[in-house]
Amino acid sequence: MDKFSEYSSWLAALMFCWTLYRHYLPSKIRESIEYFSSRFTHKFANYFSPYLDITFNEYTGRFTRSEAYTAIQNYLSDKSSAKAKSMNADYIQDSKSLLLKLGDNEEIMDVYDGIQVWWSFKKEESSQPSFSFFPTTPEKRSYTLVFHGKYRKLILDKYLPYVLEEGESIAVQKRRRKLFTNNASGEEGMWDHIEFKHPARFEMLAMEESKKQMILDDLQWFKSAEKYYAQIGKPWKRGYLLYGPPGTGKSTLVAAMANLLDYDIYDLELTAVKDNNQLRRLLIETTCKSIILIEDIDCSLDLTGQRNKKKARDEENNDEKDPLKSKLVKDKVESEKKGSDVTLSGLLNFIDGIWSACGEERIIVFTTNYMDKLDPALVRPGRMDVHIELSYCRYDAFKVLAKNYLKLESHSLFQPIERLLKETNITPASVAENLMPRSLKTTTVEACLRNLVVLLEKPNQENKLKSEQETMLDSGVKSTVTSEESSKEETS
Ligand SMILES: Nc1ncnc2c1ncn2[C@@H]1O[C@H](COP(=O)(O)OP(=O)(O)OP(=O)(O)O)[C@@H](O)[C@H]1O
Ligand SMILES: [Mg+2]
Repeated sequence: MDKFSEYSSWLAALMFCWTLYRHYLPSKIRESIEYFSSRFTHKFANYFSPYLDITFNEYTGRFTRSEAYTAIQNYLSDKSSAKAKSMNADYIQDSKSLLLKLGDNEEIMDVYDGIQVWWSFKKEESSQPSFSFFPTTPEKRSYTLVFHGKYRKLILDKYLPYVLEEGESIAVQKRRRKLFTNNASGEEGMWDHIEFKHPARFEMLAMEESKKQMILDDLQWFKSAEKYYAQIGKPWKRGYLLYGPPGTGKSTLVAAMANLLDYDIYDLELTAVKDNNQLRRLLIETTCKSIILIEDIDCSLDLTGQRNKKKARDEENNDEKDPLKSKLVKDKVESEKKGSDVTLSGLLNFIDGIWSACGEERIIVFTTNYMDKLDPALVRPGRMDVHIELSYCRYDAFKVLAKNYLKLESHSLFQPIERLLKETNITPASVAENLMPRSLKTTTVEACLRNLVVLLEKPNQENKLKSEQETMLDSGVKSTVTSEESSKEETS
């Protein structure tokens, strides 16, 4: 009984001290005591524990999200869906999929090479002040990996690289590619985007086989040429100039290139860019592994720059005597000014100036219908690495289209079509249009091909008719001339 009363008085004294500690000790001192005691107990426990842990924080700097954290998140997302009991789900707009994440303080076990490791997720309230000039993240998130110390080397050398690689490849599989365009306001968030879903593939492109193979080889070489570019001291980028009449497949080729390389496309509308400064900012905002496309470069801007402006000024001076003409020239210069102040030198800087090296693995593509309208500086050797002419549909290209559109490798009408395609300039777009069954009358393969033959014969017949008319006219003129001459002779 004595012992019991002794314990009770000790307990009462302890309770008294605890109440004093909780209620009367200043909170700052209390927090410090708790912090140091928890550190001590943690260290003490760690000293005897054979387990090690590694923590991966979401942010490595104020604004830089850790790539390792993202890769681990993707890796564990797959594992969590099978193993974890508590999960958080996020809807990912880009990939239109659910991202399952470990729940707060949830832990899952992973097995690698027969070894067990444990991953846990932790979320803490950020200690940063609520008011800040800089954007702050409200929570501090991290993943912690725990494993036995005797596997330290294996985990660091093999398991972690494996997790990061798996996580990255999951991200690539889930990634939806994007088609960006510069918004007209040109302000904050300079690029708008939608999902890029063009189905074009190289096999479907109607062009000479050798040319297609050359482009394929070039793109595949470029994708794997990181070291080569570093070795020769050039930024890892390549310029393509695609030229040819409308409807020959320039835009389709760009889509096929993006699909082949798995790149995003930045479709840059130059007329919506205010000036060279904005052009540079747009360039900085583009990501790696992308195609920057400027379509119809010949009509985008007055890219002969100062040269044309000087010409306009000269014209203006010459036409001062003619007020109407001088007003027209003035209006032209004014409207050009209003639209965009991007100059040729700004564009050349964009292609291969010092700023163009701010991203890696990028392809810049220009398309034009009129190669001869471009400024020589833009097409000089070395500026755009590859010049590709897309031209009218010949037999090689037709066979690709027939296979695509009609699932046809040979047909008795192929021979006349081959002969006609040698004589007629017709775009792949027109051929493709005629190979598509449009009505009940043209549902059969035969009908489609016959339609095409008629279309191809048309210009030939027209030409034949024209030349017949011309020869008739010629002979008519000649006969009148000879009759006039003979009548002259008669009168004389
Ligand atoms: N070489 C080609 N191979 C396969 N399809 C083609 C080819 N050329 C044109 N087409 C078909 O014609 C359509 C128009 O082609 P596309 O827009 O690529 O031509 P373009 O050269 O970019 O024309 P533009 O100069 O007017 O921009 C495409 O949707 C495609 O179906
Ligand atoms: Mg086009």
